[in-house]
Amino acid sequence: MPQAALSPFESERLTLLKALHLLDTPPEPAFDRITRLACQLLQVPIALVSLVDERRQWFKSRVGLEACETPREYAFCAHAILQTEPLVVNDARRDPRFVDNPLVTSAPGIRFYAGVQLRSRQGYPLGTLCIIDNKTRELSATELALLQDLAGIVNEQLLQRERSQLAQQQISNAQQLMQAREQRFQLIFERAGDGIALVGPEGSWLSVNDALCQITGYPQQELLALHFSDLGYPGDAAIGEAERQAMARGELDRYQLEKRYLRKDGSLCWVSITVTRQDDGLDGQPYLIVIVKDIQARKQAEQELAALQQALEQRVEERTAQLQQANNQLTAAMVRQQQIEQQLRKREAELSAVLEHASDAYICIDEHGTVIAWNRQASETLGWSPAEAIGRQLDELIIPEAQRAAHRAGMLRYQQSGEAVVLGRRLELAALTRTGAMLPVELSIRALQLDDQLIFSAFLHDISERKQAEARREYEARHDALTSLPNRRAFFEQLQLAQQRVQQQAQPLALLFIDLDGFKEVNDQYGHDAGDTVLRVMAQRLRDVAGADSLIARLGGDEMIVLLQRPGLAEAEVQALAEQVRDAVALPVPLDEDGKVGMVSASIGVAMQQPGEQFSPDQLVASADRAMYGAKRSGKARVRWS
Ligand SMILES: Nc1nc2c(ncn2[C@@H]2O[C@H](COP(=O)(O)OP(=O)(O)OP(=O)(O)O)[C@@H](O)[C@H]2O)c(=O)[nH]1
Repeated sequence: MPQAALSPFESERLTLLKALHLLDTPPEPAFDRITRLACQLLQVPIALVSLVDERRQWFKSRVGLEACETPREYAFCAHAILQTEPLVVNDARRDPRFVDNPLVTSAPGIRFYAGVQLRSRQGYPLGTLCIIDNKTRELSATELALLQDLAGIVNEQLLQRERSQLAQQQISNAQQLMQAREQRFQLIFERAGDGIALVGPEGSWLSVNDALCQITGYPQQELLALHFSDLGYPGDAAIGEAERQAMARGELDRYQLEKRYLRKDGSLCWVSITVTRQDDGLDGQPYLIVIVKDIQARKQAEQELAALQQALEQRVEERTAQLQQANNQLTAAMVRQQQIEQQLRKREAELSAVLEHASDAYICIDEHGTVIAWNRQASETLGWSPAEAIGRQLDELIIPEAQRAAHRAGMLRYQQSGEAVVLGRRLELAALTRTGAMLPVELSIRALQLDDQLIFSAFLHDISERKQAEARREYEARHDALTSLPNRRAFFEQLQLAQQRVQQQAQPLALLFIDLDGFKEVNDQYGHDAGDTVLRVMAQRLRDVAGADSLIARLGGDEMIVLLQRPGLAEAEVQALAEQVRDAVALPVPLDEDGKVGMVSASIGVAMQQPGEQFSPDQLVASADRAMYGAKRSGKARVRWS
């Protein structure tokens, strides 16, 4: 016996069938009327409203059949629900699907079957309205249409059940949804981090959550016993009053404000309160949803921030004042700086003018020895114009060849060690002029470190005249003005040196101490000028006789002395010279154009110092002097040895 296939919507079909709550329910007149009508109108002994579940067909209504259900595998209806057109089996014994069906082969011995599908709103097959006969028969079109109409009535019943079931399901779903929402709301209400409360129109708390209890510090029951306004800090009573009244008049349905709550322990807590008016209360009364957010930390942070900002502003103010002061000082300093710069420029101009017109030559060189300043007097003294001198090496211009190496070494030493022997002192040096002449100059050099540049400045002036005057004074200090012979002072200086040579170079020396005889008489007879003439003539005669290698000096009055020194000087040689001197002195001295002559002679004392003999200058001169007196005493005009 072939089994009927399962519907393509078997799962949905069975779900819906169970949801209708028809299976295994008592008979109902609405269905039974139809099965009775079917039997009567179509002349069949059996009519059924059959519902096919997963294992059986169960009869919601049955006429002519004792069994209330049969297994699904025997069910004709299991085949009928698979097609939308009615299933009509005229003779089951001739239909291969049912020929061996126990319901055919034994009781109730089905021969004829006609079943019309019963469908849900969505078209899922649920069962059939079927008629059965134990005789074969054929169903006319009218009869089939009648069966379909009756099936339509049954189907309408099923659809009503389905709609009712669907409505109940929707209500149930809605209730579940409501419950879920209520639970969700309750959960949110309870677990919310912010305080939430429902407040009645008169200001009584209807419901409060844990967060609000924590914010206010009141247990829930105590809080519920308070009034909405009881929590407000009296000092903030005016805050939100206008909004509250506007909401009471219905002009405002939501407002938000920040104020302080007085907590149960007396402390204050800043809160943000959002009040929303709801007009759809369960009892038709309006109520308020109040969200309370603890903003104490934020307020504290704001206060700290404000304090910080105030402190910062104060700092900025102070700093601005300081900056202003600094700026004023800077401005004053800049004005002062400008004044100083102006003064400096003026001073610089003055200095330049002074330098330019200084009586001293002003020369400036850089650390490489290159001339960078050269004034007018430098040009006049040294011959080079500023244009010629500036940019050239100083040593090439004015330093004599012999001193150039020392000059360069001195500059280098100063740059390396800061040591200088010439700086800050007055130096007398020879400078080279443009013509190549040597010029004695007095020089004063200073080193200056200007920023990162080292310069040397020098003032220099020509000291030729001074040098000449000095030389003249020097000469005059050591020479007799009348005869131009070295004087006593010069003689003793030279004698000292000569005595050293006696010992060091083994050069004997001899002194001829000469005193004129009869000189006073010349003075007395011809006058002092004549005496002067005699003295000058005598000096020249001594020069002529004694020669250039002898020193001839006038000791004073009519006393003169000859110092003779040479290696191997012999007494005879000295004696001969003394006699030559004596003779030269004795020659007449012409005094005028008229033939007037002066006559003098010389008394000469001789002293010698041989190597190894030690005499002081005075001793030696005194020795010669004594010898000279000896000559005088012996009659004058003669030579005597000491
Ligand atoms: N014209 C002149 N007379 C001078 C100068 N210095 C000294 N007398 C004089 O020289 C004389 C030197 O005197 P004395 O040496 O006694 O003269 P004297 O005639 O040579 O005598 P004796 O030496 O004893 O031979 C003095 O009359 C001085 O006044 C001088 O520079 N010019």
